[in-house]
Amino acid sequence: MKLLQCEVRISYTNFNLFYHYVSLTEPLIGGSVVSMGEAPVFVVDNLNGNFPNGLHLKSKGCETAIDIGNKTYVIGTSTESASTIGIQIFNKATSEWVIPVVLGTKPKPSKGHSAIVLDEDRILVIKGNTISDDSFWFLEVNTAFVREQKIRMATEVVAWSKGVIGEAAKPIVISGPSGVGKGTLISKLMEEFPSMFGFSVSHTTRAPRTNEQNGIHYHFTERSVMEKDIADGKFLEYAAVHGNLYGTSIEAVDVVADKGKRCILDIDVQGARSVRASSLEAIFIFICPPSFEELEKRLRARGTESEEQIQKRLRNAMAELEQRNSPGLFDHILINDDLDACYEKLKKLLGLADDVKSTKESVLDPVHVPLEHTVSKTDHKILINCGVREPEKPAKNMFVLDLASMKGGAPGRTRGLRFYAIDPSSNGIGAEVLS
Ligand SMILES: Nc1ncnc2c1ncn2[C@@H]1O[C@H](COP(=O)(O)OP(=O)(O)OP(=O)(O)O)[C@@H](O)[C@H]1O
Ligand SMILES: Nc1nc2c(ncn2[C@@H]2O[C@H](COP(=O)(O)O)[C@@H](O)[C@H]2O)c(=O)[nH]1
Repeated sequence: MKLLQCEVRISYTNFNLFYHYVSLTEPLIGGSVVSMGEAPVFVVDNLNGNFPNGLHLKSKGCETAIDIGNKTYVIGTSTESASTIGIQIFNKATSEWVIPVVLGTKPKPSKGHSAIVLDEDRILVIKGNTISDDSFWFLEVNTAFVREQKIRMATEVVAWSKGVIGEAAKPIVISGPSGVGKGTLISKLMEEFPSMFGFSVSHTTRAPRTNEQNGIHYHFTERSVMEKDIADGKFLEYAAVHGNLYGTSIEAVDVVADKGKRCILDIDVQGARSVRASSLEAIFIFICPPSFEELEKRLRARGTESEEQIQKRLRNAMAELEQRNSPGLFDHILINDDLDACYEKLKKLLGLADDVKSTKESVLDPVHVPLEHTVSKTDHKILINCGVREPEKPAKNMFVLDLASMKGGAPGRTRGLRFYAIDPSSNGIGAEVLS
């Protein structure tokens, strides 16, 4: 077993790091583990001459510095009033500081955090003094998504992805021509399983219909605003549909995952294709009308579109229907003839038997991760030591964060984490699961 255990205290004077290794059987791969004992004060004013373009970085909060390749990622809350944990990058090759574009939902600051390199692509940040469902965050610095965004934006980019403990079920993408009944089926699912599913509220530039509420059915937005947000990398996918812009923001998906619910996306085929190409692992379902005539009948009966819009939507439906058998795009095709029959089939393929009225797929007891902790890494396991165990007390002070089944990542959550307490007196990490 490759057990790496170390502790790094940071003394930030002239950017000198003082590393104190408690025990180290193998050098860390370009990384550092930071103890939470004393919140380090990081003063980078002393880095004379490293501020091109007059850039001066001032930091006095709790920060950690992590090396990957020739870059040092400084992760931390630079001011007390900061609403999220900030990122600064020091490029050792050019001796320059860079403030990267930071994508994804950013973690709110806690009183302190530890950080450890997982591989060349990501850093695990553990927020101290938090409950475990807000403790684990991944800072992606070179994943496929981040590399893509770096090219697209021609600048330095990093992305946050929140860690989710447990086997959160995959999001569901529902696609199909306008008027086929996607919204109707989704409403039925949300009504029957309100605590299991959450709807990804899309952005659109189309005008609201009379019964539609902003923030519930859509985020209705101006084209220029949406285009800027797209350029800023805030969208998981977007497409021009029937003459308007529609898109799923990363936040829309994250908001649902944060509630512990399974996300449902109602998007067109172009959007489904983009999500398929992204790192969001989902189930893709195409809803098909029993006939083209029936589709037209439903669109007209809904009475929400002008004749011109109906014609446009029907033309686009032809193309969408042709793509339903596109190799590798949809996992399931459902024909929505009789609504109730189709709904039953949908439930069946989602593994929802008649008697399931579940509230949550897996409820794990949240654990308090204290401010004071040290972390070490062995293979896929992160050992979190939360202090000295008191005799006579079955204190759970050693925890394992198991990343072996980790899935997903930015844009979106990193799912499939296992988190459990271990008894250090037993024979080896993870030998005895206490919770
Ligand atoms: N199986 C069905 N049989 C008859 N009518 C249906 C059926 N399913 C849905 N409808 C009706 O068809 C109309 C269109 O349905 P819905 O609005 O759910 O379609 P949609 O696919 O979400 O459309 P859009 O993509 O434009 O949002 C609605 O009036 C709905 O009540
Ligand atoms: N690519 C995306 N398509 C979306 C999104 N939200 C909705 N849609 C699709 O647009 C059409 C028209 O919807 P309507 O509400 O104007 O009738 C429909 O097929 C939806 O599936 C999105 O975020 N991205």
